[in-house]
Amino acid sequence: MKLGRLNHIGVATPSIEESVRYYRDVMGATSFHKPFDLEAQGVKVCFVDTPGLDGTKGTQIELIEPLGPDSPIAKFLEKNPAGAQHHVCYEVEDIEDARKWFEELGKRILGPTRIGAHGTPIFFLHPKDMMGQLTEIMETPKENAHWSN
Ligand SMILES: CC[C@@H](C(=O)O)C(=O)SCCNC(=O)CCNC(=O)[C@H](O)C(C)(C)COP(=O)(O)OP(=O)(O)OC[C@H]1O[C@@H](n2cnc3c(N)ncnc32)[C@H](O)[C@@H]1OP(=O)(O)O
Ligand SMILES: [Co+2]
Repeated sequence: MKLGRLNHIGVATPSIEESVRYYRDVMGATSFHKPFDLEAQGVKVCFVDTPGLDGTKGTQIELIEPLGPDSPIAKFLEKNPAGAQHHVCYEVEDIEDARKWFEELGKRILGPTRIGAHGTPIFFLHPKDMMGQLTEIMETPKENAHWSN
């Protein structure tokens, strides 16, 4: 498997509205995507662009707020009530190859491969197997993606 671009850093927050104010007023961010609910993942999502200032493609902050008490980030926010960095997400060319790679390394994969917030397949790896970081692996968007939900 070949590691690709850092696609986003997931930041858990009790309030997307408050976090948007922080990224705008403190961090100087100027590009915010419209927040949306991703019921299947139990979170409300808002992307903040962190573009390359030399015109290159940058990465994103993915603000995630729990949709309810069963959200996968609810327990994390109980431990970090003000919010905190939650996961890192890297792109790969082929999600199935990547899944096999991590399985062969004996890493714990958290649940099935599913469709993430960018509309491409994703899966998660347990933070205890990944140097303390909850790691999301995401297939790079392709024009002729064969995957369907
Ligand atoms: C927006 C959609 C999508 C996208 O397209 O980008 C997303 O990003 S969705 C993001 C939310 N979804 C997920 O996180 C799914 C995967 N997560 C899980 O399966 C679980 O949350 C978990 C990682 C297995 C944690 O399980 P949980 O039961 O909630 O917590 P525990 O407290 O039992 O955790 C066990 C252990 O791991 C430590 N931990 C938990 N979360 C993290 C974290 N984010 N980063 C680092 N470490 C984490 C936790 O502290 C426990 O450690 P000990 O206390 O030492 O036992
Ligand atoms: Co994510």
